[in-house]
Amino acid sequence: MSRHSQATGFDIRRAAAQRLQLVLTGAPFVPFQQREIADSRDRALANKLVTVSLRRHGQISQILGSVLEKGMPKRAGLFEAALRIGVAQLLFLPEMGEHAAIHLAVEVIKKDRRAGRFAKLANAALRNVQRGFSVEDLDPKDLVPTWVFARWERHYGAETAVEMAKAVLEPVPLDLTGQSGDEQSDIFDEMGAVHLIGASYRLDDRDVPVEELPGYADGKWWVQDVAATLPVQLAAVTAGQSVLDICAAPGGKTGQLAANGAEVTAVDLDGKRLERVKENLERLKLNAKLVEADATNLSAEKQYDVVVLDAPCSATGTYRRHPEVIWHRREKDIKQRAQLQSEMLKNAAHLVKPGGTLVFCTCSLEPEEGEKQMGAFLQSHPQFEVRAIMPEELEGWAEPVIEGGFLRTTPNMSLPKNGKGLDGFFAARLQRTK
Ligand SMILES: C[S@@+](CC[C@H](N)C(=O)[O-])C[C@H]1O[C@@H](n2cnc3c(N)ncnc32)[C@H](O)[C@@H]1O
Repeated sequence: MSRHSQATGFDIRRAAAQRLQLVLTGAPFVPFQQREIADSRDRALANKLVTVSLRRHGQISQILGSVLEKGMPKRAGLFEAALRIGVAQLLFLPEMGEHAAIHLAVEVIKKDRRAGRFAKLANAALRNVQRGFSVEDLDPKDLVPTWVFARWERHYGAETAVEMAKAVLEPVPLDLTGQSGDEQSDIFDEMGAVHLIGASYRLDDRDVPVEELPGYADGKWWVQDVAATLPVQLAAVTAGQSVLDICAAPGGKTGQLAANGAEVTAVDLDGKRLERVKENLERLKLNAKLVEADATNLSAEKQYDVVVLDAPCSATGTYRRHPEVIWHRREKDIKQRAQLQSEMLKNAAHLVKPGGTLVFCTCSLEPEEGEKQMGAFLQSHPQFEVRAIMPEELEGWAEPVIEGGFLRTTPNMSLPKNGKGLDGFFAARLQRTK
């Protein structure tokens, strides 16, 4: 696409289909940047077409399953992605014009070397969608994979599972964590962000890139979903305490810990991701010792007052921000990641001083990576006990405090004061008694 002139409707659909195709083959969705589509309105439109296609992925799959009698043609280039973009526009972005939705999707398919021979099929399928489907008839359960919905239904109940699935359709705001200080709230007021809880603020709308918001260059805040701030808030670290932050990159929790004045050692397996932690800390003018190491095999030479383990997980709690994540997962991933977390926990346990605190958290909605994981850990580690989380520590917010004294946020929750929606997170706070 031209980098300077305004793009045509065709260019935008083709770029959107190409980007969606990458995601369909397993890549994460990376929104278009200014260097790729220069005009901000064109760029916003292309990003919207892809994100709506991804948020409605399961519903669009159901629809295509019923209009393509012989199934999705194989080795058909951009066919599937362009068709999905067409359905997304037709049903979910009707203000952009139904005729254009069909015409442009068919044009993209016609001009694609491999997809071209299926242009008539695409035209017929889209006309059937136009005639036969309306948004109200679609099943919210289809917003997430069937196996995911079945698990949520079992664990959270049918009504909550539907609300959780529907959270994927909510707009995703920008959450910012501020460093302490009075002048902070002035900065957030200036950009129109509201206070959520602790040091977390929310900006619902913005028309400039993150880097151009007030206070970014001075390192006054960083981007972090409000749910991700809660585990460290609950660790209540004080100045001078020694803290080991395991699985630290890109460093949201490292920033919180260092901003509290703790002596932080941040560990991650991925050197490139640790580079990001370094850059973030430099901008924030905060310090931490960075260590590239495997959390299943950490040396226990030293013990810490507080150990935070934000373990790799299925990340099903982040599907509002990254709707493709949940479609890229397989049910067996949950067992595998739970196994890895259990090894990391075993290793982390040795690194907590007697009397010290261990915080374990994941951005997963699956009990194996939360409640069940903790149940098994406590059974095999009698030297640890739960230090129950209290609503008072969350400004009176009782909803995420669950049986066992753990924290569980789900994406459909509303925050106590301002703001609806947050990532799904699990956190447990344990104390080493001996
Ligand atoms: C959920 S992210 C951590 C987010 C981070 N704590 C934050 O607040 O910004 C999980 C991290 O675990 C790291 N990781 C995965 N396997 C690991 C291992 N075996 N040892 C150490 N780190 C690992 C990944 O590189 C990734 O950065």
